[in-house]
Amino acid sequence: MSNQLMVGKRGLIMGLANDKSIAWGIAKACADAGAELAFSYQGDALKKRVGPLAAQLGSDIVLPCDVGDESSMDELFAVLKEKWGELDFVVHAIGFSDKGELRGRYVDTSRGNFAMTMDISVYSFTAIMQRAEKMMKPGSSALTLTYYGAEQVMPHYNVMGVAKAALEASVKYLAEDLGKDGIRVNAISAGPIKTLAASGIGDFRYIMKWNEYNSPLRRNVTTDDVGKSALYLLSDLGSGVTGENLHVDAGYHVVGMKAVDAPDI
Ligand SMILES: NC(=O)c1ccc[n+]([C@@H]2O[C@H](COP(=O)([O-])OP(=O)(O)OC[C@H]3O[C@@H](n4cnc5c(N)ncnc54)[C@H](O)[C@@H]3O)[C@@H](O)[C@H]2O)c1
Ligand SMILES: Cc1c(CN(C)C(=O)CCc2cnc3c(c2)CCC(=O)N3)oc2ccccc12
Repeated sequence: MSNQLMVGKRGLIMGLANDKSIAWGIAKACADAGAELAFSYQGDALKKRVGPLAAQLGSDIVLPCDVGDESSMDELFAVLKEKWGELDFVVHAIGFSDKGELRGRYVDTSRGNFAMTMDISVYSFTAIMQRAEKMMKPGSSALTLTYYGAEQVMPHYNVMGVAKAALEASVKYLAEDLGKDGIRVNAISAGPIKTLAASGIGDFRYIMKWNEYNSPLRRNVTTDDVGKSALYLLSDLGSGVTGENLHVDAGYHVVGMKAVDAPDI
């Protein structure tokens, strides 16, 4: 379903790993709406996957970036500055923690993993915006991805929940700082999706099943569901929206307690 919402707009997609990534759903939606895209990836291992995906969407700007490395981010934006000059939107679809601490108890979180998780999953969005704002004009926008585990305890999400809570707060402060220059900053809180970042998580299948059973739409969301909502927030359709956290979770977050579907009498 093509549209013209992003014609003439250039955007950077950060966090594409493969065609299951949330970043892929967002990239497809933006390309389908006419956007010109650049991609960043982490580590050589991903380059051979990300390159062909980018080419599928007509992009040949595929650049390395480790958001834990300041010079890596400087280099990424220097290349984009030289190639494009200006940037209309940026998508930050990056989060990471030691998976050994995404099981068991939050109270057992190590200082080292806490710091690393906050650096990669939270501070990196602020660091990216420091560089992106220099290339952005009024009407530009930024989007990051969060999860309901920031708001309510979700078993074993642990330090990632604390990180996402910080990320959601940072979206509001970034929105205030950058709103003066007409730059909007928002988050999408996506329901659980089977991506690389979800693999290796114990009982993820159970989490997906639970969400399917307990969400108002009685289904899990897809990267395409997230892509369509991202297109709204990144395009002029979202011109009056900033500092927002849009739940794309089949409505799961609104349910406190559900009636047990009454058996047929
Ligand atoms: N999958 C879900 O259930 C779900 C739900 C809500 C929110 N999210 C969030 O969505 C975002 C995208 O995750 P995904 O589920 O698409 O998984 P994914 O594994 O496809 O994407 C995560 C990306 O983060 C990148 N990354 C990790 N450390 C990095 C670093 N130091 N520098 C640069 N990139 C780095 C990885 O390379 C990968 O491309 C994450 O922020 C995640 O927390 C995921
Ligand atoms: C949902 C859900 C997710 C998906 N999600 C919302 C996420 O934000 C992914 C978080 C994540 C961050 N770092 C890593 C991993 C996942 C696994 C692989 C790895 O090495 N590190 O992760 C969970 C972990 C525990 C419980 C639920 C979930």
